[in-house]
Amino acid sequence: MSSLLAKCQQPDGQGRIQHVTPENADWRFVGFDVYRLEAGQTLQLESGDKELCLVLVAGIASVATLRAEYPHIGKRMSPFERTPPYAVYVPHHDKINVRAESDLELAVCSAPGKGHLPSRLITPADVGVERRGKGRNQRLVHNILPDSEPADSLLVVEVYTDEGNTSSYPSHKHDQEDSPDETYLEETYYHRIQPEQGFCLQRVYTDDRELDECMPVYNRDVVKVPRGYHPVATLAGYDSYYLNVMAGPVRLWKFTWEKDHAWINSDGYPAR
Ligand SMILES: O=C(O)C[C@@H](O)[C@H](O)C(=O)CO
Repeated sequence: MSSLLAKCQQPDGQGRIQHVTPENADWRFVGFDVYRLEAGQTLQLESGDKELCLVLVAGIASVATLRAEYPHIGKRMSPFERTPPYAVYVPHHDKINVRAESDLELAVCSAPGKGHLPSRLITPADVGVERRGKGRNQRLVHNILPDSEPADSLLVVEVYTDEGNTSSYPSHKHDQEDSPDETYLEETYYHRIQPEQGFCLQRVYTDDRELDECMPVYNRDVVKVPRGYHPVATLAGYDSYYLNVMAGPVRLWKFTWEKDHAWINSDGYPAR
């Protein structure tokens, strides 16, 4: 199995089913955890030297930080309701208490924190909704924490791809540290599939094919993208949702299309 694929685990004592750290991913910036809590369960977290973005993938929760309370937030009970989520931004050196008010699927996105931002609630109304692409490359995007909103390192976005379509496509990459045209951003994909026995395919590859992996991705798996292109393709009968976390030394999403496939963005597609 590819080292870029983190299979969904049985919940540990805290309800954690995914645990990606800079150490176990062998990179520098992005961390990503997912917890599944039953109604009434609580979870205590400390941000340490990271900033966090808690995304309520599904369910209702009350969240408290050292200086703020966000009681009874959340609305959608499944990401496939396709409404933007509630999220909470938490700066470094904070403490968080989460109480699940219903069954809860909570993503904890993390990256180096350094600033002086207060914690804040991100409501569905704060989330930018965007439709991208055409033909079989259409997708729905929820910009939860884009580079136009304040944070130290984190970028967070969720994407819907209907059955038989592609997304994160035409292939693009963001792995250059010094380029003015492209930024270095590590990225995680937390995949959900509906119906949940399905799968999608994700390829991660570089121009020289030094890295070239194509993975079958099942419900609640994570794909790590340390570099290279990273398109996703869905199969008939199965819709896809994924939550992306990106971070790097510069908090800017600038990417380069793979030349061979950039025409998918042009008037030449769809060609009938
Ligand atoms: O537009 C999409 O299909 C989503 C991607 O841009 C995804 O968020 C990503 O790859 C970010 O680099």
